[in-house]
Amino acid sequence: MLQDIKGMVSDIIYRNLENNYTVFEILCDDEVFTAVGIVPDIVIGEKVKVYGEFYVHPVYGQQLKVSYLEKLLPETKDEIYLYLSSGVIKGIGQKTAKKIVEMFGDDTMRILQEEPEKLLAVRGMTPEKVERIKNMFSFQKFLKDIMTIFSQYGLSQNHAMRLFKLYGFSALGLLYDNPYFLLDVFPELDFKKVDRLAFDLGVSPDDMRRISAKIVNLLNMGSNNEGHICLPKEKLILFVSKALEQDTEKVEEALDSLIKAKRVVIDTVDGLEMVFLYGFFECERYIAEKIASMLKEYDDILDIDERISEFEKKNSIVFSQNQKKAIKMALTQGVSVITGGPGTGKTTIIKCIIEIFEQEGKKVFLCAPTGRAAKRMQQQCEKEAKTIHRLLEMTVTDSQVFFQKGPNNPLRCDVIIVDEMSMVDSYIMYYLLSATKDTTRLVLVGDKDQLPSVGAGNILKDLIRSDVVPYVRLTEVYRQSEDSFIVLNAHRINNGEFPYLQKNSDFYFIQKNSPEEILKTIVELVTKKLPNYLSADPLTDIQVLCPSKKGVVGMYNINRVLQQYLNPKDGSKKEVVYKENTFRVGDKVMQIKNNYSLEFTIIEGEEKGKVSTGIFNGDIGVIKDIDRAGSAMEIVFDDDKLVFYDFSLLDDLELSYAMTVHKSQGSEFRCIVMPVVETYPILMTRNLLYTAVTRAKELVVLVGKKSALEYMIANQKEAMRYSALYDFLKRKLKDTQLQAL
Ligand SMILES: Nc1ncnc2c1ncn2[C@@H]1O[C@H](COP(=O)(O)OP(=O)(O)OP(=O)(O)O)[C@@H](O)[C@H]1O
Repeated sequence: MLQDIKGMVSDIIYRNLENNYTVFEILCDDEVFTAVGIVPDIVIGEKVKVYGEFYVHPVYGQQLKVSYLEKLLPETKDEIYLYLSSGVIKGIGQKTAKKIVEMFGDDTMRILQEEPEKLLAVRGMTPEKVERIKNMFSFQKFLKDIMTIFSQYGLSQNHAMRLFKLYGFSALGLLYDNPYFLLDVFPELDFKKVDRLAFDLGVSPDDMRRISAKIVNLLNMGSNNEGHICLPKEKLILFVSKALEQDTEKVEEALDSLIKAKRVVIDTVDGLEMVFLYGFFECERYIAEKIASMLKEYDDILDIDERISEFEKKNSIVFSQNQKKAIKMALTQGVSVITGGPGTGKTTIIKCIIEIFEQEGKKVFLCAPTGRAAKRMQQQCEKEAKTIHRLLEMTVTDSQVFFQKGPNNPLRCDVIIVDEMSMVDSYIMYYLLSATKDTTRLVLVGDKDQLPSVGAGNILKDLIRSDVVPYVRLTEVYRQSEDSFIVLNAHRINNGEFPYLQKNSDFYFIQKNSPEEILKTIVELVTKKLPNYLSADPLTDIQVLCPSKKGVVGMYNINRVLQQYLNPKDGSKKEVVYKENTFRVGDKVMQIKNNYSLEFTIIEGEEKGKVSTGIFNGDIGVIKDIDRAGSAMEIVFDDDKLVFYDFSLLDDLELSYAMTVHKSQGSEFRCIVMPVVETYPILMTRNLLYTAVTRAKELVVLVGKKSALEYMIANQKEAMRYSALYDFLKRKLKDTQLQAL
């Protein structure tokens, strides 16, 4: 239940200067309350009114979770003195505060707000200090005014403060002028909330700004939630027209104005008119152009066949014709794509390519889209591999990401090999290419049948589909021991065939019908049977993968239950409750959002002691300690990165005894266990199942209904992703051919 409390800030226990998350105490009628939340700058001694909800924290007891804090001005002489001497105004200490109160008495507050110039009569006051006083009151008034508006529409104080940081006092004017500008600044805001605010401010339903904002909002949502680069014009117009109850002509008019303002672009993709946000259009157009400019044949490496033979002899293998074709292609083409399922020889081919390039004295860089994929590539190729972000020397200033490497400071190498290309999105591909010289060879390796990238775009599939970039598809499977079914079954699933399910093999299925039975079986497997059977650590070696997040066998519930078994509550283990999650020392956790500025220290290996930044979506860690006073926990990510993880970031952290299949992309585990039940059809797809089983190195255990498994294998429907790269590439090739005529 929401409550409000009026009182004085009596202590500030913690404040995160980056995001204003604050833990503080409020004195109210001789009682002290602990309050937490994202609030404006406060100082001890200030009078405040806080709105929020009480909850009982298992360690810290009762706390008020603040959703809105209003600063109250002091009223009595004593209060004014306390307020002024608290340091709230820089440059005014106890002495000056006393002199001010003595001079103006009960009229002090009015003088401060309305006639601050009169303060110059006080000894020690300067015009600069008077200016500061004016600014502080203006800010408080601004915050009060904007929060009066924001709180009515369910918009947060955090957004209000961020708005002030960006636009200062002009924010309110901008808001009155066009409330929809809020969506430009914070695309994550709910359109409906801003729309209601706009309506109350008198914006008419057919206002062009409203219709334009909805168009941009839909394009943003399409890319954030479903990975679309663009949306079909006709569908978009109909949707907006229906959602806002406006004529389609009006929507077209708004679209035209957005085009004129260079906020959106319309282009034809595969014969269909598509609407793009300008940034995404530029990304895909640039990728197509850059790739086209890199597409050339090189003949500088001689005796390729002999070199390949040498590698074969040294490694006691014989490459298939197709594999040789892939190697030759990578050595001679400016851009090439190698795709194939598990065990088809992608890594072996990469090794051969590196060896031959390096024999020629060429500098080769290896990279992959995630930390874990880069680590794996480095281990397998025995050569340094970096994440693409790190290769591009990412830096973060004021929460803005910059890449040191770019067109003016390109990557100085002859060859770049990118692994796990299926996870590369349009945005990062754009930056990688903009830092790549036209004369650098690019070898892109991945499995096109895996789930697509989390970010917008369909890069790997589009490159293949365009038929413009040379590519080889590896189909023959080599990693296949007599008694292993994992790779064999992965390929069977990918071909739409039912997997071989044999008892005592490394791929088995346990039939259970109800979600409750499935959950019980998974718990038994993960906590008892599999650790014994595999001599495995349930935390690091066994991973539960879930198609969905919700439900009895969804990721959230399995995590809660497995935590009770694998890391139960125990008086000696520190823990912190955050929303529905309890995080406890010893828990396995996952970062679920890229945080480019999060600092870590390497605690193992050659780079021990090195400090760097960036913990990414999908990185797994273990909680090592929880520091209540510091409102932070120590987490070791990827076995070697120690992070002091502030409580204010906990929205970005999840338990990871179970994770979604989407989040498991690019990782491998000794054993995976997956519930197979009826859920949303979009999550019961062949490529989701294929992605899940290809994560396992030693054992796959599927628990659930055969009918659900059959459904998944038959369901080839992949979530539709609108992108343009393949079409842009085809067009680029046509243009080049025409020019050559
Ligand atoms: N032509 C070949 N003849 C014999 N063995 C091969 C051949 N090509 C690859 N292999 C072997 O097959 C196994 C799988 O190859 P590799 O690891 O290169 O495949 P991959 O496509 O990278 O697999 P994954 O994607 O699962 O990592 C390796 O043990 C490798 O030595």
